[in-house]
Amino acid sequence: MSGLADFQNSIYLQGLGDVLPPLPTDLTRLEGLAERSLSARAFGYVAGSAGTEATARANRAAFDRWRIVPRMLRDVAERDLSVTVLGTPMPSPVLLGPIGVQSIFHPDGELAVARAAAVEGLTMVLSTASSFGIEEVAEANGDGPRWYQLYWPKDRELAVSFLERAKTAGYTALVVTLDTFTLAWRPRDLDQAYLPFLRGIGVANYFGDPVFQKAVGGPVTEANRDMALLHWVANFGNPSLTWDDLIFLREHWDGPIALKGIQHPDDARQAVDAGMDAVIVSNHGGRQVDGAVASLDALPGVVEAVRDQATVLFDSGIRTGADIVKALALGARAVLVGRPYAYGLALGGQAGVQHVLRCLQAELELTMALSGAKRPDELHPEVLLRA
Ligand SMILES: Cc1cc2nc3c(=O)[nH]c(=O)nc-3n(C[C@H](O)[C@H](O)[C@H](O)COP(=O)(O)O)c2cc1C
Ligand SMILES: O=C(O)C(=O)c1ccccc1
Repeated sequence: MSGLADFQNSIYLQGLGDVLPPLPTDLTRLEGLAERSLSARAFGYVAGSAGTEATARANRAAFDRWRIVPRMLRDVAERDLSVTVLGTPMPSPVLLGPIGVQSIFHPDGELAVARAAAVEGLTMVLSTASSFGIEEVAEANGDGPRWYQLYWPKDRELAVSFLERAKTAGYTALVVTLDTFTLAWRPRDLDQAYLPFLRGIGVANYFGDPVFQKAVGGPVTEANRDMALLHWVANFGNPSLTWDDLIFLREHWDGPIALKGIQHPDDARQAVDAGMDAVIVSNHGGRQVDGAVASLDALPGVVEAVRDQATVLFDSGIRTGADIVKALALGARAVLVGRPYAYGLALGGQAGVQHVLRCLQAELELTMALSGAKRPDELHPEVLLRA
């Protein structure tokens, strides 16, 4: 037993004393609860996706088209969910994906998430657009494993500064998000004229950066704040980047690099050719291209293209342990959780995030065992059937 499923037993045992879990254990129920506790703007920001949200729905529908085929009598008494990804040992193949502006969900934002991740021993991927700074979050994360997600700004000197700060603060792998050099058409935010950054949320890493400050003529104060925000808007993303620019990243980051937002097999091959260590199959939770392919449907093609030349990770639509089993069976080495932990944060701060992480891992372990798998590497496409 790896002990992850013990979480289930502990909940049942609490029932002896009439104690109930703090939040629902079916994590798909958290969105509805978060809607009641968050402001309309914050809820629209996290729950919303691009356009008609067809891709967000497709992400979920794709999981439903695969079904697990349970196997019997395979001695699954000793289970071990641990994996090592890009040099980071993990108790289970679950990471906390990068989510920006977390203080709109809870005042402790990324600090609470960093503490929750550290307690669970799971890897946190910190967004460039975090509400707390790279260094502050690292401190809250302590000895916990952490990776840094880069939004690659136009100003190269600023990019280098981010990378150096992340390295110094103990982030061991770099995730470069390619699918969001500009925010997409997001009606929920547009209808509420809501962009957290323009309210000064999610810009901590920029405003606190010496290179950024130099560009806006000194530390950001009331006097130059609007100018600083406009500089942020102008610098956030760079639509003219090409595959050749990855050489620049290699020069300035000596650890492993994962490209996030890959959906096409040819892009995956180009990532391998560029010497990247990993690709993250993701469509940003349907938040970027409405009408885009479901991320799970893109996964097998990328796995086939990459073979064993790079690590393949997955996100977009993970809500349950069974979803994780499906993504692993289709070839992902590990998955990134997105909205579910943001809802946990909104509903219960650090404890809410821990609840989400424990539920996911416990359900993953139980589902694997009941399907005849002791370890993640025992999951293969043959575990699944098309519905
Ligand atoms: C509120 C919110 C903010 C996000 N911010 C970032 C970010 O700063 N950087 C990034 O690479 N991805 C960001 N993402 C995308 C997630 O990393 C992930 O790809 C996505 O949430 C997966 O979809 P799911 O939440 O539906 O599972 C964000 C997603 C949400 C919901
Ligand atoms: O909202 C997002 O999906 C996102 O990735 C983002 C982009 C810029 C700042 C914060 C979050």
